[in-house]
Amino acid sequence: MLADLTAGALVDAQRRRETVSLNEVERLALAQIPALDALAALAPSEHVKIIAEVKRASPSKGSLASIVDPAALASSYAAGGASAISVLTEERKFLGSLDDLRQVRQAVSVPLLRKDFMAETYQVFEARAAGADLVLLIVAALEQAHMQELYDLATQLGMTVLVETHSGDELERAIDLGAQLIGVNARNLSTFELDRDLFERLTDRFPSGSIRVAESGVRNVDDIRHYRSAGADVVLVGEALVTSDPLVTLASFLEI
Ligand SMILES: O=C(O)c1ccccc1NCC(=O)[C@H](O)[C@H](O)COP(=O)(O)O
Repeated sequence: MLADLTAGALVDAQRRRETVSLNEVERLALAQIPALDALAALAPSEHVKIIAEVKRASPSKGSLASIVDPAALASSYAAGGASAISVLTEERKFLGSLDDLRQVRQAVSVPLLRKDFMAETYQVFEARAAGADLVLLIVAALEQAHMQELYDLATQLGMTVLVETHSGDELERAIDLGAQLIGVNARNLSTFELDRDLFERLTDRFPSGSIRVAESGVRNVDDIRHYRSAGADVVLVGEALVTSDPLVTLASFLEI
């Protein structure tokens, strides 16, 4: 499934490239105002920090929420205290788009993550051109040398990279990249199985000074408490926010 998602994202990027060339998207990326400092926004603090996700649908659950106005949802996330906002831009299974990211950029001034299946430099330039401050690199989807190339490009463009892992070996590969913001996704992206204890098993292996992000599977405040007590500095939440009143839900999460 992860290979299919990545292949689909690349086909869509190729389609966009026929309208906006690599040279042009690079020019647009370099013309942006500097990216926001996501490492500062997500730095460890006395309370857990939340990356709140704009998520309409997913391969594991199908449709989750209609989200006709992603900018309005993102504004309520920012007003509710989210430290960063994740926007799913994958079109086929998540029903997202780069246009969602652009709209959200106009509405909020917290750091924005382009959440997609990134495998090409073109997509990294696109992310910055659309106003992203962070991009996601999924270790399981990328060969190490290529992942390093994408990582280096993103950082040269002033962006922060959230490097996503799902095992101890993948965490080692994230560390080898020099990653400072490292996520453990509880969801196996091939089987969709959730393992909410995986973060806890890996937490001691994070390098000192890195920011620890627990991703996926949050149903309620007890799951936030569970990740926090296991050492998460940041928790990335999608479904639980888009299927509830986000302001009320965020307020309960941010008390932890
Ligand atoms: O959400 C999925 O079903 C999914 C399936 C395959 C690849 C990626 C997938 N989700 C992307 C994410 O990482 C999540 O949207 C994000 O971590 C939030 O998860 P949740 O809070 O469980 O909605």
